[in-house]
Amino acid sequence: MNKLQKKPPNRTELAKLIKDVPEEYQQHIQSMSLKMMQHPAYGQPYQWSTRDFEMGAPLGRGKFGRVYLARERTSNFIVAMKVMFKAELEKGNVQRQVLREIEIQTRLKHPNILRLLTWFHDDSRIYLALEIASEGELYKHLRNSPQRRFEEPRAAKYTYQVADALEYCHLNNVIHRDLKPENILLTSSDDVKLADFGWSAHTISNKRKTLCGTLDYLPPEMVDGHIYDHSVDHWCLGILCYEFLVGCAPFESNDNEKTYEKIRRLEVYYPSHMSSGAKDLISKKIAKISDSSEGHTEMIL
Ligand SMILES: Nc1ncnc2c1ncn2[C@@H]1O[C@H](COP(=O)(O)OP(=O)(O)OP(=O)(O)O)[C@@H](O)[C@H]1O
Repeated sequence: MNKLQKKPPNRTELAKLIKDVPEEYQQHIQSMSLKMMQHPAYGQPYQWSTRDFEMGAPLGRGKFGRVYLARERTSNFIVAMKVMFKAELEKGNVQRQVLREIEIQTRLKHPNILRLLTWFHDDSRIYLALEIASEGELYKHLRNSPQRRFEEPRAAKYTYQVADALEYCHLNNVIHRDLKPENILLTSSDDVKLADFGWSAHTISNKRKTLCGTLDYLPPEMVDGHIYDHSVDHWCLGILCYEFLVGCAPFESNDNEKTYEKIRRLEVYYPSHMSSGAKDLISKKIAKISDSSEGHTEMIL
């Protein structure tokens, strides 16, 4: 029997799904939704495999993954398929990181967090079917902007969306720990999607002590090896907002020692073009974590 005839579509559910879709797209979305609802995977366990997808053009590559445009054959739904070789993951000793990324990203459902729609593997590869963010890395857009920075309304919109995504993560006991423009993707509707949860962590005790993240984005508590909690993401949000508005991170320097020193001394230069509102927000975020979250900096490794 044709698998499309297996289940009758639920018309009420379908009407609900398309109710906010602009009129010009309604027919297209309705026909795609119908196909999705009739798919054997809809609402029940299903073993996805490469047979379900037609692979297309490459979208980019990272240290361990190559990402391709892919089309789900039954519904025509487009995804970004990240393909990783198991042998490469083993060689790089990052299997745990990938598993953490899969586990955490499957659970998180927020409009500004990149959805991991499904994943599967074969003998040699792991496949992650990710929501598509067709404008790619936010970093690229920042670098291509005049003076390599965003105008304040644009910076404010992105900062707000990232803050909303982080609040959701924290409410779900997840710390991202590696926030930077390279780990944020942009959609065709100019909305940001927080990605790359490889360094993120579940916070059971609410206090972590692993040194991770990018040097320019390290808060003083991590530089000094103190225990920290989700306030590390607040710090990084301040650095991110600064980079959006200035074009570089506040503690950037050619020499790692100098960067560490600037971070310890909280030496931030605010250019004159920055509004007082932005300065106020950033200075509240780039503050000693001990000032904003009681007592965590007292615990030394
Ligand atoms: N969901 C997506 N939609 C569109 N493009 C994507 C998507 N995910 C990744 N890409 C593109 O593929 C590139 C590689 O992504 P990938 O997640 O493998 O690596 P990364 O996390 O950026 O790098 P690294 O492995 O070094 O951390 C990205 O820089 C981006 O341009």
